[in-house]
Amino acid sequence: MLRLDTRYLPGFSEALEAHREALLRARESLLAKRGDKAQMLGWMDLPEDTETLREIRRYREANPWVEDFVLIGIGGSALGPKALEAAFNESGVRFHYLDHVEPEPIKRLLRTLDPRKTLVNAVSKSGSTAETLAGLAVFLKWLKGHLGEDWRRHLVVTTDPKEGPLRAFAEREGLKAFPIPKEVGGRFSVLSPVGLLPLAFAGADLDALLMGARKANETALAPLEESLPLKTALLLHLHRHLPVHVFMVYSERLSHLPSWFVQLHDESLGKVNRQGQRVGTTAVPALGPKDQHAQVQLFREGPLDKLLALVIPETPLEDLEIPEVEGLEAASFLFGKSFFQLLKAEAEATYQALAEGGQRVYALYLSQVSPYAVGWLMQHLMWQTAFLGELWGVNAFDQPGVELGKRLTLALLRQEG
Ligand SMILES: O=P(O)(O)OC[C@H]1O[C@H](O)[C@H](O)[C@@H](O)[C@@H]1O
Repeated sequence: MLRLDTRYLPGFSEALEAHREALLRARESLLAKRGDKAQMLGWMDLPEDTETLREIRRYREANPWVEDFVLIGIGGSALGPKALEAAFNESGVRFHYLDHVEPEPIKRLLRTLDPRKTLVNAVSKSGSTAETLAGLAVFLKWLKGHLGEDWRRHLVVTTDPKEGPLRAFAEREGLKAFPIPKEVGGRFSVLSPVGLLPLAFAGADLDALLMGARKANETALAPLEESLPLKTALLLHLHRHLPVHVFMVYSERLSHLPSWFVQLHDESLGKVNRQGQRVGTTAVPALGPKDQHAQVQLFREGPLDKLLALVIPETPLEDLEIPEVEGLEAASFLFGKSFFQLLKAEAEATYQALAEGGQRVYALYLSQVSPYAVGWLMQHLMWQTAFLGELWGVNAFDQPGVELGKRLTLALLRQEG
């Protein structure tokens, strides 16, 4: 269950009414593009794709020997799986992410892994990302060196169904390869094999995850009053003059979720719009309660240039009591209370303190940090982003601004010979 709370933003219901037409128009124009594959709206249909899920499960069952799972991918090819696996790993399979190009940690990882128990998953929508191909090359050499002909069983690819260098390589070598549908972009791909394959190895409840995402689809299409993503899109739209959007999550298990959201929000919406203006707000990741001891001072008394979203779980899956300690009477207010009570009290207190400090803040309550609720939340945020793309007059599904950096990197490498 996902619930929006706007208690500190009076006048929101009136604003919703005042923007009714604009919001419904934004939704209509988004949905009108749905049939056209080039519009990259395939993420809307991923929660319904039970066929791919079955194939992933078969593959997982055929490979019970995996103890270490190395995901080589970056950006949208790593952030989603990382966020969900960290929260819902039930299997004990150890996950390692090669979403960087720093040599020392790569060498350290290679020293610790047993190739016979390691599955490498190279993930890239384009199949041509430099960081990913560099990592793949190193792991390929390592697998071949240790396993000889058996290396193929230890490498699985997730990429475009037809195009790109990684697809061509998988075909040439006869590797197992899962498709990322053409009409699904990287930062919207967490519910494709990009996320589902690693999560199957993590033993996460994929049915519940997809069921939650289907619920988000339902609310996206619901009448305005019940359309959670239209409502949160409006909150961001109303505050678009504030340059910073803090996304603060009160869950250690979801500690990687803010980074996933940052890419989704910033890369989708930070653009030159159809009128030639630069638009977008800067998403800042934050984690409660850790950031109460790092960023909240600024949030509370620094510039009033932010819209803050707090994601707060309402119930724990399991709780833990804080036992009494003799001689530590200073902490007696904690004794007999539970960790979840403490977490909840801190979240609620911060919510109130930020509002009283004059910041614009709302909460998204998650019934529980469960695959169902988090699947709902992530798909909800994708809808929110897509609606904002319509409201701000940008294509939320491209990223022209990252191309120049890639070209310059290649030019530098070529110069160095
Ligand atoms: O999945 P890939 O094609 O390897 O792309 C990985 C990432 O790199 C690109 O530079 C894009 O800016 C990101 O949107 C993308 O998620």
